[in-house]
Amino acid sequence: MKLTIIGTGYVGLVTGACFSEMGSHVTCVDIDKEKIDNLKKGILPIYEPGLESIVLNNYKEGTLNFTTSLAQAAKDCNVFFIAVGTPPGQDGSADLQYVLQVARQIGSVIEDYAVIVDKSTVPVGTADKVRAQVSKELEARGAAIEFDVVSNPEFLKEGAAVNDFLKPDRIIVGADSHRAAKLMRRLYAPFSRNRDKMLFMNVKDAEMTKYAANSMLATKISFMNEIANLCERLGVDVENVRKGIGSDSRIGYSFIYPGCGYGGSCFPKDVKALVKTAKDAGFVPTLLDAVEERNNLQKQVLGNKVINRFGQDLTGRTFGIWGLAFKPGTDDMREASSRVLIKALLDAGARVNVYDPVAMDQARKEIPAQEQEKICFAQDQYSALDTADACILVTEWKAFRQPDFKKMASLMKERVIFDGRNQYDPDEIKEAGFEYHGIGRELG
Ligand SMILES: NC(=O)C1=CN([C@@H]2O[C@H](COP(=O)(O)OP(=O)(O)OC[C@H]3O[C@@H](n4cnc5c(N)ncnc54)[C@H](O)[C@@H]3O)[C@@H](O)[C@H]2O)C=CC1
Ligand SMILES: O=C(O)[C@H]1O[C@H](OP(=O)(O)OP(=O)(O)OC[C@H]2O[C@@H](n3ccc(=O)[nH]c3=O)[C@H](O)[C@@H]2O)[C@H](O)[C@@H](O)[C@@H]1O
Repeated sequence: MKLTIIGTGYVGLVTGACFSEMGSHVTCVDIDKEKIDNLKKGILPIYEPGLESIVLNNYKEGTLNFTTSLAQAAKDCNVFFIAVGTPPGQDGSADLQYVLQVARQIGSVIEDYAVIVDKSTVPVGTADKVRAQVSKELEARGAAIEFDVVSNPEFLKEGAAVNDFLKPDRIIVGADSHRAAKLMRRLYAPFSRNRDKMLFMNVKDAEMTKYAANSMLATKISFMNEIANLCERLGVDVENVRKGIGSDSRIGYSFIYPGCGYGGSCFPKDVKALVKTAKDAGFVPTLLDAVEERNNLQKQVLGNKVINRFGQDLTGRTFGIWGLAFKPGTDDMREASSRVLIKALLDAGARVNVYDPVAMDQARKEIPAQEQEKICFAQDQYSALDTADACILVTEWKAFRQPDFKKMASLMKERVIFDGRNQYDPDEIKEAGFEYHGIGRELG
């Protein structure tokens, strides 16, 4: 099948690459010329395990192409995926300007029946808005072309995007027409043996399913962070509590890891957008408001712990930060907890050394220049600890899991570890001669 994917970011590129890998002929479109030029040279805009080889092979085979011209991609194509960003607007709602702009562009180029697939995360009712924009363009052209708008939200996780896309738990398709549903069934057949992973529903149900899924996962995390903070005050180790509740199959182990808050481009923005949708509908989303508030507070926990330990004024102190990305396996720093921690430490007068296995370039682009003056971008994880008063683990990369404590001790001014992801065994850390501070486990 021939597909056009509009927006070549995390979702668009992974979607395009994986469909081409499964036998479709895909053209990825983006307005960012540099991104497209680089992709043609084999340079990928993101770090995502397994993606590079799929992109390079399929580009070489001619089954995956890149262009800035939607008109060129649209020739003989009748499936269009919209995979552009839906960032939070000032009031928290999803900003639909890019989605609706693409809808107009699609309306201006289609020549025959088309299925327009919303892959971007969009609020309930967006497909109707997309339909209206396409219709308006077609009317302006005087073209009587039939089309359907389908909702097909994406559930991939950064750092595991290719695997998630190739082996999805489920494929949600919201389609209000039989014709569009049939086409989507055919398109996804290679990803869903016996098609048992495909769930068909109406468009609005599918749009809501995406927000409900992300909000549920964010709720699990905020719930666990709340429990962790309480455990800390009661002299309880939250890690035992986590294992104790996770073993109940009704609860499960996933997404109940306490930490220094959830980040990334999606949970924060999608919870905000659902809150706004609820309020617009005259409904007070008590739980979702609390999920967001807990997360904002949780991002401050590490900074507060450092200040409790070293005092309000951190002038003359240096802290080594391990991990900048919002989670391991990605160089994405959007809404990362590291950003909140770095600012808090700098505001209190400290200097910080930072190290991340893959997000260093991204950090140089994203951290404001005035903050960078007081930041040392270290060559490796150990040089980040040179004369440091403490090591603060923010992102649980594998490389940080079993550090060389002797080497750390020889480099650091004080032997203190703040473990923002409860990666370490406190007893082992203490045996190595370090003071340990975790999340929800400040044991005596
Ligand atoms: N990043 C993730 O892990 C996931 C993201 N999503 C959702 O997917 C959507 C896209 O997210 P990302 O891929 O992370 O965004 P992104 O920011 O990485 O990529 C969006 C791309 O769209 C391009 N673009 C904007 N306007 C365009 C236009 N008129 N024509 C062509 N290209 C255009 C931009 O230049 C950019 O390259 C969002 O709604 C997001 O919530 C859903 C699941 C996972
Ligand atoms: O809509 C999206 O964009 C995506 O959002 C999340 O994926 P992602 O943001 O890539 O990463 P996650 O692995 O979900 O982690 C999000 C954040 O939660 C934190 N987290 C996760 C799990 C946990 O138990 N505790 C916890 O603090 C992570 O450290 C990270 O900061 C969802 O997991 C995907 O299914 C969804 O498609």
